[in-house]
Amino acid sequence: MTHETWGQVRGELLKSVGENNFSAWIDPIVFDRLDARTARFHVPTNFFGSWVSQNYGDVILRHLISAGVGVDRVEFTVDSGASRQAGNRNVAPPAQPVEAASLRPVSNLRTGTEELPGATLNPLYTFDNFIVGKPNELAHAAARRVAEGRDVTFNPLFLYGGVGLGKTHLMHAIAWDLRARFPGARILYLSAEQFMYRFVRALREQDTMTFKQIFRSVDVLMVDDVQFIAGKTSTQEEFFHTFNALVEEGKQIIISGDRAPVDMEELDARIASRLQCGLVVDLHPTDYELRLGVLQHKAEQAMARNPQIRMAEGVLEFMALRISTNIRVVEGALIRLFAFADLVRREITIDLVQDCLADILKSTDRRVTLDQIIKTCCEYYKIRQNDITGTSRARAVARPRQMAMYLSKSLTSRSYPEIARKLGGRDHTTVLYGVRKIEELMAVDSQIAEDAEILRRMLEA
Ligand SMILES: Nc1ncnc2c1ncn2[C@@H]1O[C@H](COP(=O)(O)OP(=O)(O)OP(=O)(O)O)[C@@H](O)[C@H]1O
Repeated sequence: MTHETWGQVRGELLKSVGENNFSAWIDPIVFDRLDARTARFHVPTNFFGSWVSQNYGDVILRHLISAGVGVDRVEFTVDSGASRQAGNRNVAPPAQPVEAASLRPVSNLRTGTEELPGATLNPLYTFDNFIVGKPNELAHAAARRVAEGRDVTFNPLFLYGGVGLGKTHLMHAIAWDLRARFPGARILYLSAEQFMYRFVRALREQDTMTFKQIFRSVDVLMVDDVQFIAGKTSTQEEFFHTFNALVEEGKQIIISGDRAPVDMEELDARIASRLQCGLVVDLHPTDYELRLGVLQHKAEQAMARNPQIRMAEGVLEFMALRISTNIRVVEGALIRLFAFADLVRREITIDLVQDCLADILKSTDRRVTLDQIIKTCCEYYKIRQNDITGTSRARAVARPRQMAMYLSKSLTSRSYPEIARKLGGRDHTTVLYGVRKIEELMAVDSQIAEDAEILRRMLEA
C-alpha cells in the first residue's frame, strides 16, 4: 500500500466516521508501512492507539480492503517522538505495538481466538487525570498497586463510595495501565448490569458454556457497580461461581459498589463474605482541597484548549467551597461555566459564576443566615460575638471576622453592604477586602482552607 492509497482511504473514512471523529482520531494517525498483510500505523500515545484500535480498527480495516489493499490486520505503534510530546501518559515503553485489530469485530479487548465482551474504556479516565487527596488516597494507592500487575496480594480489590467519587475512573485507569503493561493479557472490564445481560442472553440462547468459558478464562476481571446484581438470584449465583473459579486460579478481580459488601442487603451472603476477603477500600466524600485540585486540573486543561478564556483569582476556590456534592457535579459546573464564558466572551469572575451556576449554587444557599455564620465562627474560633462585630483589629479577632465575611459572601446571596451592617456597621469595602483576603489565603494556607471547609460543613449540617 502506498501513502497515496492511504490518502484515499482517509477520504472514505472521513465520510464514514464524520468530521469530528475524523479530526480527533483518524487524522493524527500516520501510515507507516504494510508488511505481512498487516497495515502498520503510528499513533501519538498508547491511549490513543488503544482507543483507535477498539473503536476504529474495524472500520479502517474494512476501508483498506475495499480500496484493494491485501491486508488482514491493522496495528498501531506508539511513535516515540510523538509520545514524548504527549507528556507522561504512556506507561509502556514507546514503539510497542498497542493493540491490533483484525477482521473480527473489535470489542473491548481481543486476545487469542475469541474476543472479550467488555465495555469501552474512557480514554480520559487515566491515573494521570485522577487527582489524589485525603478522601481517595487509599483507594488510589490500592488501584495503583493492582495496576502494576505483580503478585495478586489482595483479591478482590473492592472499591466503594457514593455517587460520582471516582470508582469508575479508577477502574478504567487500572485497565488502561494493565493493558499498556501487558498487551497480551485478557483484561475484562464491564458493569454488573452488562454481566447480567450477557448471562441472561446466554441462558436464552442455551449457551451458558461459552459464557462460562469466556468469563473464566480472563486474567483480570473488573465488575463495576456490583450492587446492580444484588437480589438478582441466578445472576448472583453465576457471578459467585465465576468469582470462585477465578480466585482459585489466582486471577485478579476488581469490583466496585455504592456501599460496602456487608451493607448490600440483597446481596447473597456468600458473595458478600467473599468480597470482604480481599481489600475493601472506600472513596470518602470529597473535601475542599480535593475539589479544588480537580477544578484546577480541569480548568487548566480547558484553558489550554481555549486560551482566550480568562479567569479571575478566587473563582475556583469559590466553586470548591460552594459546590459540595460529587465530582461529577463539580466537573459539570466547570464545563457549563467555560461554555458560558466562551459564549458571552467575558472573563470568568465570581459574579459570572453566580449568574451561570445559580441553580447549582442555590442548593447550598438554603437556610444559612448571617446570624448563623457569625455564631458558628465565634464558636469555632472561640471568640465572643461582641468581638467579631466590634472594632478590634487584633489578628485573633480580625481573621475570624474576615472568615465570617467570606462565608457570608459565599454561602448566602447577601450583598456587601448587608454583610457590612451585620458585622458591626463597617464600610462595605472592608468586607470586600476581607473576602479577598480569605480567598488569597485559602490558596496558600491549608489551615485557612480547612477552617473554611469545616465551617461550611458545620453551617450546612
Ligand atoms: N479524583 C478525581 N480526579 C479527577 N476526576 C475525578 C476524580 N474523581 C472523579 N472524577 C471525575 O468525576 C466523574 C465521576 O466519576 P466516576 O464516574 O468515576 O464516579 P463513580 O464513583 O463511578 O460514580 P457512580 O457511582 O455514579 O458511577 C468522572 O468524570 C471522573 O473523571
